Amino acid sequence: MKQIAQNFGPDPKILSRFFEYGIQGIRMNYSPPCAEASKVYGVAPHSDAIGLMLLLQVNEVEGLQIKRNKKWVLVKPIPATFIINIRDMMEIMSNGEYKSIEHKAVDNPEKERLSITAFHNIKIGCWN
Ligand SMILES: O=C(O)CCC(=O)C(=O)O
Ligand SMILES: [Fe+2]
Repeated sequence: MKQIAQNFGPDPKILSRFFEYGIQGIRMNYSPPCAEASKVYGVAPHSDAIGLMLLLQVNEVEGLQIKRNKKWVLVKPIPATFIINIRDMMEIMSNGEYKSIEHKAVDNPEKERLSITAFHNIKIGCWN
């Protein structure tokens, strides 16, 4: 976060201050094999809200897609590799310099899929 803050402008402390002692969380997404995979979502299209998101496609089953130039593009899993996702608030705070990407996860007809996301938010009350 500090490295990103350095690209933000004259005072990187402004961004860092929001995230110091912020709330951290983890989400696990599990999709069993789904015969009707093309008709349902594993994770519906969305962008993530605040801060940064680290995403691990745990069992390396394809599913994550990002929207690029109005088309969905597959993000191939790379073993033991985190995807760093910029979230909406980072886009706003950087005046659009960093982009929050719309993404989704599709199910697989034959394999189960597991992803873990770790995110951190601003600290409660930092706007006071
Ligand atoms: O399962 C995935 O690859 C995406 C998960 C996701 O976007 C989320 O948890 O916010
Ligand atoms: Fe997400």
